[in-house]
Amino acid sequence: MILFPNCKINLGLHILQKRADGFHDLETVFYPIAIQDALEVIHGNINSDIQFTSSGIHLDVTAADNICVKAYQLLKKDFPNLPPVKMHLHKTIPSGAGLGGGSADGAFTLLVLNKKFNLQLTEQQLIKYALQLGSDCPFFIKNKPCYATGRGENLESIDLPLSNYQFVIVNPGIHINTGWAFKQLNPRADRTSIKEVIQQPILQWKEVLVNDFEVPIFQAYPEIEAIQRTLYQAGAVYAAMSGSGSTVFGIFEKSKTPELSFPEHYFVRPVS
Ligand SMILES: C[C@@](CO)(OP(=O)(O)O)[C@H](O)COP(=O)(O)OP(=O)(O)OC[C@H]1O[C@@H](n2ccc(N)nc2=O)[C@H](O)[C@@H]1O
Ligand SMILES: Nc1ncnc2c1ncn2[C@@H]1O[C@H](COP(=O)(O)OP(=O)(O)O)[C@@H](O)[C@H]1O
Repeated sequence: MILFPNCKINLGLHILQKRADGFHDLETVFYPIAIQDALEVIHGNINSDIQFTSSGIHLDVTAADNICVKAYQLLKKDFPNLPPVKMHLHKTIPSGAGLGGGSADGAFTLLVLNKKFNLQLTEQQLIKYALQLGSDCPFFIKNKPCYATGRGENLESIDLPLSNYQFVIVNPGIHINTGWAFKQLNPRADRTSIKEVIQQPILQWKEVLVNDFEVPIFQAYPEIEAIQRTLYQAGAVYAAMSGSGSTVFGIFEKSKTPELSFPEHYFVRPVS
């Protein structure tokens, strides 16, 4: 069975408060983006639970620490009869990029194992397992535009009128550590909710829709802020950083193809 885990962007991101468990409560709108890894799962060898290989973009983790392996082991604890598998991941989504690519791989592993081995887990049960893998993982179980709260596990589908727009995704190859990024913030819970803000016309988002990570990350990495400037100069109706960075996306009218020039090593993808 082969699946294609996609990535996400955050349309607005408020960090509301630090919690007793060390995580932060946040609110955001998750929006799926069609840049994909490829994940194949087939029956494995009875001598080992899981054989994992990967190709494509090199990751800074061993096979044992890959989130796909962790997802298999998480289910194996509760389903001891889960058959052995061989898993191959081809990685094209930039990692540590605010695109949730690793989280998508983890969530899709849960989905594929549930389907292939008929575990009969419901969406809510899968979301609970996904949250044990990472805060961004539950979204990928739904994988539709969602307003999210908590750590990202309370998910409400929303309609966004974006069919006349295209996205350009730009990653400068800077790896941001999410835990470090959270430590740079001063949480605030006293603002108009993103759920309300996102209902305003897209042409107003530039003034009202904020990602809290932009201030500290733009300060530490001016080249990331420069991407946002370039996207606005090229005619973006909205441009912002996704998650804790370093990816910046621009939203453009579909009828206007933007002319963009970035350094050669940047990852630049138009997505409609
Ligand atoms: C900021 C967001 C916004 O969508 O995305 P990314 O930029 O990572 O894609 C997410 O909340 C990131 O989720 P994820 O990348 O899964 O983070 P996790 O593995 O759960 O946590 C990594 C570390 O970030 C901090 N963390 C994460 C989520 C959260 N709600 N509060 C936190 O304080 C914790 O220090 C934690 O140890
Ligand atoms: N399959 C995977 N793909 C990407 N990163 C992974 C994977 N498995 C584990 N990781 C770890 O997760 C970290 C960041 O994950 P990722 O979701 O790509 O970043 P972000 O949350 O910033 O979008 C990586 O630096 C890596 O150490």
